[in-house]
Amino acid sequence: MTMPDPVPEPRTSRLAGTDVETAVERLGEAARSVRDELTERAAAATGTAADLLAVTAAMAADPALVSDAERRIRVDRLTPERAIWDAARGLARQLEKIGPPLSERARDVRDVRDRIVAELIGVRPPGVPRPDHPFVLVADDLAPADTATLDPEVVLGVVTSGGGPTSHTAILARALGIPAVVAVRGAEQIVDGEIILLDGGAGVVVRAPDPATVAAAQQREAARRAFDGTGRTADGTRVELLANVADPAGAQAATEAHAEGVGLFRTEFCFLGRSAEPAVSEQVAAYRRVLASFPGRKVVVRTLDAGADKPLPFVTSDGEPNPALGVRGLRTAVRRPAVLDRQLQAIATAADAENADVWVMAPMVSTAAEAAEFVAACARHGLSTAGVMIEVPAAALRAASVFEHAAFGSLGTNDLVQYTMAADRMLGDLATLSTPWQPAVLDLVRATCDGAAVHGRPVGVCGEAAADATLAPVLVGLGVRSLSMTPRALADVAAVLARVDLDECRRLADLALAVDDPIAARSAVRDAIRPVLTDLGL
Ligand SMILES: C=C(OP(=O)(O)O)C(=O)O
Ligand SMILES: [Mg+2]
Repeated sequence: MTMPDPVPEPRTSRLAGTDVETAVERLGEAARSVRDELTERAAAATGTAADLLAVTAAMAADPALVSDAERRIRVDRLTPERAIWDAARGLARQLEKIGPPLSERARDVRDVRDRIVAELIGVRPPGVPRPDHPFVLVADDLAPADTATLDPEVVLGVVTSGGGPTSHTAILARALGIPAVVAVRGAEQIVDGEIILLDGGAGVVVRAPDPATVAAAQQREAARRAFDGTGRTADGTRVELLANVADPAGAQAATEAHAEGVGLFRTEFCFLGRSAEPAVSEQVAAYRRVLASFPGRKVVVRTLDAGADKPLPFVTSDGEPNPALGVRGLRTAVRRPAVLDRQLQAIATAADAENADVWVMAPMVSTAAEAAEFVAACARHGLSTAGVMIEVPAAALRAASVFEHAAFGSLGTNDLVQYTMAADRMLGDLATLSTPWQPAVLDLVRATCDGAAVHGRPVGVCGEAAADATLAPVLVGLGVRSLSMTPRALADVAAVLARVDLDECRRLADLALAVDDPIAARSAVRDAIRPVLTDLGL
């Protein structure tokens, strides 16, 4: 199914006097029906989705909005759809003037407005469609908040024409276990009801597939390998294979896939769309729900990575000219140190209450001083295993200094690629630049591992690169000893690693670094392990 078109702005036309009361009644009915539908959906949802829906339902029931629209029908004799449009505009502007956190509600006001107008004029409501059968969702792109509300039981896959492979739409969908293929040329031509074949692993979408293609895909799916829960190379070198999770549902998908633990818990996804900082008690509850799935196992909790395409109004500010280079991740703690402090307190409390082996790391660390400050902040809360994400080239280049302080490092290759290549990770058009196969990026992976080795610190990868089964042995050859990925990728990565020994991994890394071109690097590695890949059908 495709995402509906935006709801059109209604024309300003005047009612005949006799139609006024009917119009008021129609408006009331439409508002009630929108409120009831959202309330019902909120009750059926959990976590972030439930919170987002409950906020919008409350807005639909808000008398300020509806009574202002009624007044406009009675006084200005506007049609109900135009009246609610104008009323919403007035309310949204007032909220925006007040500033955060209330200004954040302006988006909800517009969402409710669109839903009521859609109900009144009989078009599809905005947002993710809700047919009563499972479907593949096709969209230009999805907001993180829309993606967070996808139900994996109903949404079988996501295809977008926009976004890059490491955009948060793709990441969030995969964290929910939903196969996603993004930046698909021609996706906008797919129509409602059309049959498509989507292979998330291979990144392929086939329109009107013939029976033989469908049968082959079904066979591949049936032959999916299972991961036995311990990652290692052929000579027994341990490579921890972990999962990236965003919420308790993701934690369950991770345990079902036998992940050894969690290499990246993206805490900001627990609170997307929220304008106010969640209370410590709420944070503790959210973190405990994830930690509870991993008794005795490692869970790397990342502190809020707010900013750029993941705005959290209680720590980020709108209007930066260049948000990816702005105040995001750990940088938000300079202006709002108490938010980080309360999060660390919540993580420490959750860690005490559960039995997971909790590690904590900060996103967007650029300097050794930042690493030192973060580690000290963690220590004040008794969090002794404190590390950093390496996703800014400066931190990779000065890794030996950073790892004087950080107990471990986790390479965020999505951002590391973006900042190394100066290529926005959201732009599918820059796909040739935006790949972790870029030798410059691999140089920085090596520099990070070498710097960490000076202090005996472990380095992992938690960006999407970790899910690339061909790249995995190269990363291991460069010195990486844990890979954290979407649970669906674990089996393929484990299978490849089990077939190559550490020396071979080192040779593959040298091969990849010997050329200047990412496609040539990938081909060289694939050629070198061709029999393994062919055997595994990769
Ligand atoms: C893992 C990463 O973090 P995020 O994708 O959430 O920015 C990364 O940048 O690679
Ligand atoms: Mg990142």
